[in-house]
Amino acid sequence: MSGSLGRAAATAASALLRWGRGAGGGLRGPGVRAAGSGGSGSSEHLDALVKKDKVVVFLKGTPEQPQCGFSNAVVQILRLHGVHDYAAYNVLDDPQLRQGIKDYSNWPTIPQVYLNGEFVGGCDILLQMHQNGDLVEELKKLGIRSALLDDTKDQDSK
Ligand SMILES: N[C@@H](CCC(=O)N[C@@H](CS)C(=O)NCC(=O)O)C(=O)O
Ligand code: FES
Repeated sequence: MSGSLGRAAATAASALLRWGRGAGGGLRGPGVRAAGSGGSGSSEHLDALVKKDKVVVFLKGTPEQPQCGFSNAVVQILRLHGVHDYAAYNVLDDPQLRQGIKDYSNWPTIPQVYLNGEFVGGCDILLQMHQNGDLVEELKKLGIRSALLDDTKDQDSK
Protein backbone atom coordinates (compact mmCIF):
# COMPACT_ATOMS: atom_id res chain seq x y z
CA MET A 1 0.00 0.00 0.00
CA SER A 2 2.68 2.48 0.86
CA GLY A 3 4.34 1.80 -2.46
CA SER A 4 1.28 2.64 -4.44
CA LEU A 5 0.57 5.57 -2.14
CA GLY A 6 3.83 7.17 -2.98
CA ARG A 7 3.77 6.56 -6.66
CA ALA A 8 2.98 9.68 -8.58
CA ALA A 9 0.40 9.18 -11.23
CA ALA A 10 1.31 10.15 -14.74
CA THR A 11 0.01 13.47 -15.81
CA ALA A 12 -2.68 13.52 -18.40
CA ALA A 13 -5.56 15.79 -19.04
CA SER A 14 -8.12 13.35 -17.85
CA ALA A 15 -11.59 13.42 -19.17
CA LEU A 16 -14.27 12.88 -16.62
CA LEU A 17 -13.97 9.35 -15.80
CA ARG A 18 -16.73 7.21 -15.84
CA TRP A 19 -18.89 5.11 -17.54
CA GLY A 20 -21.37 7.40 -19.05
CA ARG A 21 -22.00 9.44 -15.97
CA GLY A 22 -20.25 12.66 -15.55
CA ALA A 23 -19.95 15.31 -12.98
CA GLY A 24 -21.79 18.27 -14.10
CA GLY A 25 -21.22 18.35 -17.82
CA GLY A 26 -18.60 20.46 -19.39
CA LEU A 27 -19.86 23.95 -18.67
CA ARG A 28 -16.64 25.50 -17.57
CA GLY A 29 -16.26 28.89 -19.02
CA PRO A 30 -14.66 31.42 -16.72
CA GLY A 31 -17.04 32.34 -13.98
CA VAL A 32 -19.90 30.34 -15.33
CA ARG A 33 -22.63 29.66 -12.80
CA ALA A 34 -22.40 30.34 -9.14
CA ALA A 35 -22.48 27.48 -6.69
CA GLY A 36 -25.95 26.95 -5.34
CA SER A 37 -27.68 27.75 -8.58
CA GLY A 38 -28.12 24.16 -9.62
CA GLY A 39 -24.66 23.80 -11.15
CA SER A 40 -22.25 20.96 -10.60
CA GLY A 41 -21.25 22.29 -7.20
CA SER A 42 -24.76 22.86 -5.92
CA SER A 43 -26.08 20.92 -2.98
CA GLU A 44 -29.04 19.73 -5.04
CA HIS A 45 -26.79 18.28 -7.69
CA LEU A 46 -24.43 16.72 -5.15
CA ASP A 47 -27.31 15.26 -3.20
CA ALA A 48 -28.42 13.45 -6.33
CA LEU A 49 -24.88 12.38 -7.22
CA VAL A 50 -24.07 10.79 -3.89
CA LYS A 51 -27.38 8.95 -3.79
CA LYS A 52 -27.30 7.67 -7.35
CA ASP A 53 -24.76 4.91 -6.67
CA LYS A 54 -24.01 2.81 -3.61
CA VAL A 55 -20.34 3.69 -3.71
CA VAL A 56 -19.37 7.18 -4.84
CA VAL A 57 -15.93 8.71 -4.71
CA PHE A 58 -14.65 12.17 -5.51
CA LEU A 59 -11.09 11.97 -6.69
CA LYS A 60 -8.26 13.94 -8.17
CA GLY A 61 -7.91 12.03 -11.40
CA THR A 62 -9.68 8.83 -12.26
CA PRO A 63 -9.53 5.28 -10.89
CA GLU A 64 -7.49 4.40 -13.96
CA GLN A 65 -5.16 7.36 -13.51
CA PRO A 66 -5.27 8.91 -10.08
CA GLN A 67 -3.47 12.24 -10.03
CA CYS A 68 -2.63 12.24 -6.34
CA GLY A 69 -1.42 9.63 -3.88
CA PHE A 70 -4.37 10.24 -1.56
CA SER A 71 -6.87 9.57 -4.32
CA ASN A 72 -4.83 6.58 -5.42
CA ALA A 73 -5.03 5.19 -1.89
CA VAL A 74 -8.82 5.21 -2.02
CA VAL A 75 -8.80 3.50 -5.41
CA GLN A 76 -6.38 0.83 -4.19
CA ILE A 77 -8.33 0.12 -1.01
CA LEU A 78 -11.55 -0.33 -2.98
CA ARG A 79 -9.70 -2.55 -5.40
CA LEU A 80 -8.40 -4.71 -2.56
CA HIS A 81 -11.99 -5.30 -1.54
CA GLY A 82 -12.95 -6.16 -5.09
CA VAL A 83 -15.07 -3.04 -5.44
CA HIS A 84 -14.80 -1.99 -9.06
CA ASP A 85 -18.30 -0.86 -9.78
CA TYR A 86 -18.49 2.58 -8.31
CA ALA A 87 -19.10 6.11 -9.46
CA ALA A 88 -16.04 8.29 -9.48
CA TYR A 89 -15.96 11.99 -10.18
CA ASN A 90 -12.81 13.84 -11.06
CA VAL A 91 -12.74 17.17 -9.27
CA LEU A 92 -9.79 18.30 -11.36
CA ASP A 93 -12.16 18.55 -14.30
CA ASP A 94 -14.52 20.85 -12.47
CA PRO A 95 -13.57 23.59 -10.00
CA GLN A 96 -17.19 24.02 -8.95
CA LEU A 97 -17.43 20.36 -8.08
CA ARG A 98 -14.11 20.56 -6.25
CA GLN A 99 -15.36 23.36 -3.99
CA GLY A 100 -18.96 22.20 -3.92
CA ILE A 101 -18.24 18.76 -2.53
CA LYS A 102 -16.11 20.25 0.24
CA ASP A 103 -18.98 22.51 1.25
CA TYR A 104 -21.57 19.78 0.88
CA SER A 105 -19.63 17.30 3.02
CA ASN A 106 -18.19 19.94 5.32
CA TRP A 107 -14.83 18.31 4.68
CA PRO A 108 -11.88 20.28 3.38
CA THR A 109 -10.06 17.79 1.20
CA ILE A 110 -10.21 15.34 -1.67
CA PRO A 111 -10.63 12.35 -1.89
CA GLN A 112 -14.08 11.88 -0.43
CA VAL A 113 -15.96 8.64 -0.13
CA TYR A 114 -19.71 8.13 0.11
CA LEU A 115 -21.44 4.84 0.90
CA ASN A 116 -25.18 4.62 0.44
CA GLY A 117 -25.43 8.38 0.18
CA GLU A 118 -23.62 8.91 3.46
CA PHE A 119 -20.31 10.65 3.80
CA VAL A 120 -17.62 8.31 5.10
CA GLY A 121 -14.45 10.40 4.95
CA GLY A 122 -11.22 10.70 3.06
CA CYS A 123 -8.34 8.33 2.57
CA ASP A 124 -7.19 8.26 6.20
CA ILE A 125 -10.61 7.18 7.38
CA LEU A 126 -11.04 4.64 4.60
CA LEU A 127 -7.63 3.19 5.40
CA GLN A 128 -8.55 2.97 9.06
CA MET A 129 -11.83 1.25 8.18
CA HIS A 130 -9.91 -1.12 5.95
CA GLN A 131 -7.54 -1.99 8.77
CA ASN A 132 -10.08 -2.40 11.55
CA GLY A 133 -12.61 -4.40 9.54
CA ASP A 134 -15.29 -1.74 9.39
CA LEU A 135 -15.09 -1.44 5.63
CA VAL A 136 -15.98 -5.10 5.14
CA GLU A 137 -19.00 -4.56 7.39
CA GLU A 138 -20.12 -1.36 5.70
CA LEU A 139 -19.85 -2.99 2.29
CA LYS A 140 -21.85 -5.93 3.57
CA LYS A 141 -24.65 -3.53 4.54
CA LEU A 142 -24.71 -2.40 0.93
CA GLY A 143 -24.94 -5.97 -0.32
CA ILE A 144 -21.33 -5.95 -1.46
CA ARG A 145 -19.22 -8.89 -0.40
CA SER A 146 -15.63 -7.82 0.11
CA ALA A 147 -13.15 -9.87 -1.90
CA LEU A 148 -10.99 -10.00 1.21
CA LEU A 149 -13.50 -12.34 2.80
CA ASP A 150 -13.00 -14.77 -0.05
CA ASP A 151 -9.24 -14.60 0.36
CA THR A 152 -9.53 -15.30 4.06
CA LYS A 153 -11.86 -18.21 3.50
CA ASP A 154 -9.51 -19.79 0.98
CA GLN A 155 -6.61 -19.48 3.36
CA ASP A 156 -8.57 -20.92 6.27
CA SER A 157 -9.86 -23.89 4.38
CA LYS A 158 -6.48 -25.00 3.10
N1 LIG B 1 -5.60 13.39 5.07
C1 LIG B 1 -6.44 13.56 3.90
C2 LIG B 1 -5.57 13.61 2.66
C3 LIG B 1 -6.25 14.33 1.52
C4 LIG B 1 -5.69 15.72 1.33
O1 LIG B 1 -4.93 16.25 2.18
N2 LIG B 1 -6.06 16.32 0.20
C5 LIG B 1 -5.56 17.64 -0.11
C6 LIG B 1 -4.40 17.50 -1.12
S1 LIG B 1 -4.78 16.44 -2.49
C7 LIG B 1 -6.68 18.46 -0.72
O2 LIG B 1 -7.66 17.95 -1.21
N3 LIG B 1 -6.54 19.79 -0.66
C8 LIG B 1 -7.55 20.69 -1.16
C9 LIG B 1 -7.64 20.73 -2.64
O3 LIG B 1 -6.66 20.37 -3.33
O4 LIG B 1 -8.68 21.13 -3.16
C10 LIG B 1 -7.45 12.38 3.80
O5 LIG B 1 -7.52 11.60 4.74
O6 LIG B 1 -8.13 12.24 2.79
S1 FES C 1 -2.51 16.82 -5.34
FE1 FES C 1 -0.82 17.30 -4.10
S2 FES C 1 -1.18 16.15 -2.32
FE2 FES C 1 -2.86 15.70 -3.59
